[in-house]
Amino acid sequence: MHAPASILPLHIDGLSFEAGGALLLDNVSATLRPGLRTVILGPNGAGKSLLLRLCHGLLAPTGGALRWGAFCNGDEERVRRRQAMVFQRPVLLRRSALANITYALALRGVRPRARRVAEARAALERLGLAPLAERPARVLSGGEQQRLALARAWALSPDVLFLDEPTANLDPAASRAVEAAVEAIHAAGTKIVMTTHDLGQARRLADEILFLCGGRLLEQTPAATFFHAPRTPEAAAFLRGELVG
Ligand SMILES: Nc1ncnc2c1ncn2[C@@H]1O[C@H](COP(=O)(O)OP(=O)(O)OP(=O)(O)O)[C@@H](O)[C@H]1O
Repeated sequence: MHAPASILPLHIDGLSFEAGGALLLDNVSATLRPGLRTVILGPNGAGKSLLLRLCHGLLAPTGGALRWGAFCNGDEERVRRRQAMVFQRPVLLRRSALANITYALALRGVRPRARRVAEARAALERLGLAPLAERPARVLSGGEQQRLALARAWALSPDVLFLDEPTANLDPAASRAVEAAVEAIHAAGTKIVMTTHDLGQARRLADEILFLCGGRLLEQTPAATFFHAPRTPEAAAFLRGELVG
């Protein structure tokens, strides 16, 4: 059996978002291709989270459009089901770690229950969480909760995973565990699109950088080039720590 064709690439065509009379995202165009880890950088308030939320369909743009890959044929349900998002603060249900994943699999129509449990246990195992399977998700540490959110997203085998500052609240050890999980998810074939304020993390994880400033996309640049020789003065100032939101 062939794997279903990816919903990628995602073409972002002149995307804008206006609220309260302010243009918060201004005519952003980019193509997000499979395989590359895309890291979105920029100062506070640049519009990084907004761009992720628009791409994931949590917000509707006030201008422009998203076009998913050729095989989507306007199938919005398929586009929705083949992507996942992990937030700075993980959104977990008041259930066990295991049940958080089996519930997500049930919503995706995975049957029977025994298959959901087996897949959920495998997902926990991949992230080193198997011993915590029966523990209520909400009593897990912040780092464990974030890994659980990643395990749940990964269990759904998305074509693309959006991550909004996934290590913002974590200590260095927990951050490294999350980075290792992101690497493993990437290696398994899911496209990574993430925001971070941690430039070291961006250097470790990124294949390409989207640099946003004041709601405008100033660069879409291979990571090695961006950190070595950014094209715009704003990006150069940002890398020197001089450009703050
Ligand atoms: N749904 C919304 N309605 C109105 N304004 C919004 C909405 N979401 C975000 N904003 C505003 O848009 C601007 C960009 O916000 P966004 O969260 O995308 O920035 P960011 O680049 O992720 O910043 P940070 O690095 O501080 O998280 C901010 O001024 C924010 O207050």
